[in-house]
Amino acid sequence: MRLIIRDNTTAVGEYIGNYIAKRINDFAPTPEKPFVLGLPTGSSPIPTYKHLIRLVKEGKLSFKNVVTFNMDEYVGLPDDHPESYHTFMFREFFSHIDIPPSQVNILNGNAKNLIEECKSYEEKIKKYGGIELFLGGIGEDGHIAFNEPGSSLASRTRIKTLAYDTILANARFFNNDIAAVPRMALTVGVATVLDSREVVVVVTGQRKALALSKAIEEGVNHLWTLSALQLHPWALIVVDEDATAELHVKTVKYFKSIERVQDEVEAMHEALKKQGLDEPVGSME
Ligand SMILES: O=P(O)(O)OC[C@H]1O[C@](O)(CO)[C@@H](O)[C@@H]1O
Repeated sequence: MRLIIRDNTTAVGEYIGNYIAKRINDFAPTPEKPFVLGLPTGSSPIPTYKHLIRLVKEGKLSFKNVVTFNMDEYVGLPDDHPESYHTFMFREFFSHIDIPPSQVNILNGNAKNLIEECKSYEEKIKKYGGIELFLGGIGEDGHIAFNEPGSSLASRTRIKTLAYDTILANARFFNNDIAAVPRMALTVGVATVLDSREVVVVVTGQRKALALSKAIEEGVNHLWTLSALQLHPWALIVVDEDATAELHVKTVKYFKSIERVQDEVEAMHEALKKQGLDEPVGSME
């Protein structure tokens, strides 16, 4: 696992935006072989979306051959509700880039048969050959997507009851009215995220600091589902300084010190790829 620390949320957004742009451009997606990208909602990815939009507007990136799968959606909130994740994604991202709407996939929290909806979402991901890069967000309780504490680390897309902590945290989007926050959501599972070839997670703000320390400084634990990333061979967490508040000084120093070395390893990997030898060299661990 790599941990990248930047000064503030803007710098985090720029880092992740450039990172995703490079992955998509290197992949050179086509209609027959699109780049499959997993995406989150929440306030944390907004700087990343802003940067990606800028790159598209500058002609440095295109989403024409990108297929997206969002992590989660509330159950029972109309699609056109201002706080539905459908509305969020088009407002903050999709309406500003060149992705054909038919290539956007978001779970339908109003489906008649929610179990079937989750099953077919998993099948659709499989049909595309899996997710190339899953960009994720976390909650204050360390949940990735809406995989609340106690979620199975082998879980797949399914219905989840939201933890009271999450309902409280999300009340800010519903005029601080706790009763207005949906109680349930559809979410990809921990195993769905782990199946992706690469996972990038954005963690910003001091309120996520405890979750970050639990997830990277302690063992794999279903109470902090982000910790499951420790099992992934190609995981990257990008954080701001505020989110490091609960980390040991030596942890921060360690990850800062290896960033330069890892960049060199990546450059070597790129060079080998260009020669047609794309066996992974080194690792993100
Ligand atoms: O970035 P914020 O505003 O803290 O929101 C994070 C939330 O969004 C999600 O990433 C949903 O896509 C959840 O994992 C989390 O609850």
